[in-house]
Amino acid sequence: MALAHMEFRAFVQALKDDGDLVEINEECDPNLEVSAIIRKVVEHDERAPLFNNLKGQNENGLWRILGAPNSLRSDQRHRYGRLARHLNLPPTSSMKEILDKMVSAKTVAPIPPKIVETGPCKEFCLTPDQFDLNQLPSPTLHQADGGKYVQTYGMFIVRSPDGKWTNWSIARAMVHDKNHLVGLVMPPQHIAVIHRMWKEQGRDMPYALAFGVPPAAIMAASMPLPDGLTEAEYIGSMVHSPLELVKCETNDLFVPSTSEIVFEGTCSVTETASEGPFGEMHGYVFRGDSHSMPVYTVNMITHRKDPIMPVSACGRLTDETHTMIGPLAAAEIGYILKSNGLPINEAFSPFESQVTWVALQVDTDKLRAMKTTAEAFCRQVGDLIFRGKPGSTIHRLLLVGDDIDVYDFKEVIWAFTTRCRPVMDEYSYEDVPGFPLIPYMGHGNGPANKGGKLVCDCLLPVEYTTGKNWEAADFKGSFPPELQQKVLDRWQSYGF
Ligand SMILES: O=C(O)/C=C/c1c(F)c(F)c(F)c(F)c1F
Repeated sequence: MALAHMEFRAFVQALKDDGDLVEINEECDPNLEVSAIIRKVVEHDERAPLFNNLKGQNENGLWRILGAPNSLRSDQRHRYGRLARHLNLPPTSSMKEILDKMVSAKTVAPIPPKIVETGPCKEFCLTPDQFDLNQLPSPTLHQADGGKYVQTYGMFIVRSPDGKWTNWSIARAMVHDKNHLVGLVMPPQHIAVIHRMWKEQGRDMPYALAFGVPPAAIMAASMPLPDGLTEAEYIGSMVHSPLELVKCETNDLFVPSTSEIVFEGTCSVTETASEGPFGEMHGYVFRGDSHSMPVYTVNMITHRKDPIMPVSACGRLTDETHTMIGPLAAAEIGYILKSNGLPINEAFSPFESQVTWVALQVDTDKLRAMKTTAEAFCRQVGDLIFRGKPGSTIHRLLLVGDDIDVYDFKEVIWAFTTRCRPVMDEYSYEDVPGFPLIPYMGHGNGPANKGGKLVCDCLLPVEYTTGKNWEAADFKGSFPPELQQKVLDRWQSYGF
């Protein structure tokens, strides 16, 4: 068996070996019971549930479900262990080490994927007369959802009509009927950009939807990488080995050869159906919140024996939409700012902001050397980020000083509440694309798709000119180091 980051089944084994898996062998109902268990798991950072026995499973085990594939562990020393296992990093890795690994591929030569003749994903092959998506264990994730969201952690593979750009991404989709899905295709997502290219040619868009792909691939697929970049090469360079891909049966797209399950077909550029409502990443299901979205025809299902369908039952903290979308957007945002010569050390999206904020740690020595003003600097940051795709889901950028650890929300919120004067130190953006899924946007007072963004300057004026002129009134900031050490050494003998 391959390594965990290169084969989903090896990843599940790695979770088991880590004691991070609960195998549930009693029959569970994919209609809400499975998701209720997953929700309780992710709201308490519990071990990942593997449902081996589901109502509707067929004679070849199609399919089992792994819930909470990339959520958090309760043991603080291994908090991001599941994310680390996606990337072949030690389970004790910090979020910084995980995000640095994701960005590392940008500066090494891409390693093209390796095409193989066949693979485990081809063990079984079903034509439409041999399956019914409503009979298979397609899960209903929230009682108010508009359908069975079978696709929450699979990877869509689509390619531009000229064949030059293959895009891998996660985009949700629900069962429409026995062999059709309807999925959210929303600009500025690349799947929407490529769908429009096919629409302009009046041709339905071929797609593949691969479930249980190499974990490193699903991480890259969740990162807002530049237009035109082919994820397969990016992943190759990230893990320093070529991904093995195999050709689909019914179109010319390629899927990871060890995928657990593959749906193949075409996405209509004319036919739409009602999609949603859905319990979304900000924690709400709005009744009646459905929209016309493209219909996907499933022309074939191929799969491994007893295949495992990964499911992200998203909503309130903390699930894959928080551990992946926010932090990976932050990583891309940090990379863009550094590449443009701005003095940014770190970038992170705090879970407590429901990943709508990104906190940016500024190198204030370099900032002072810029001899800039707060307004000029904040506008420079906002213009670079809020007018680009990687910032599309982020509505607040917080600029904080070198003394603030952006991965620690207690630090971030202390700086925000004490150093950023409301209104005067905030720079608004009303003329940029907004993220309609945030409730104050899609269900708020203003336009759903435009504006509502701020750059919040949490740097005090002295940090732009002569540097910090304060000491933190806390243990580390207000006592000589030798006294701190004496207190730490004697802590137990004091009686604590
Ligand atoms: O369905 C959900 O809960 C989230 C959908 C979603 C997303 F997570 C993103 F990161 C996007 F950029 C986006 F456009 C989306 F529509």
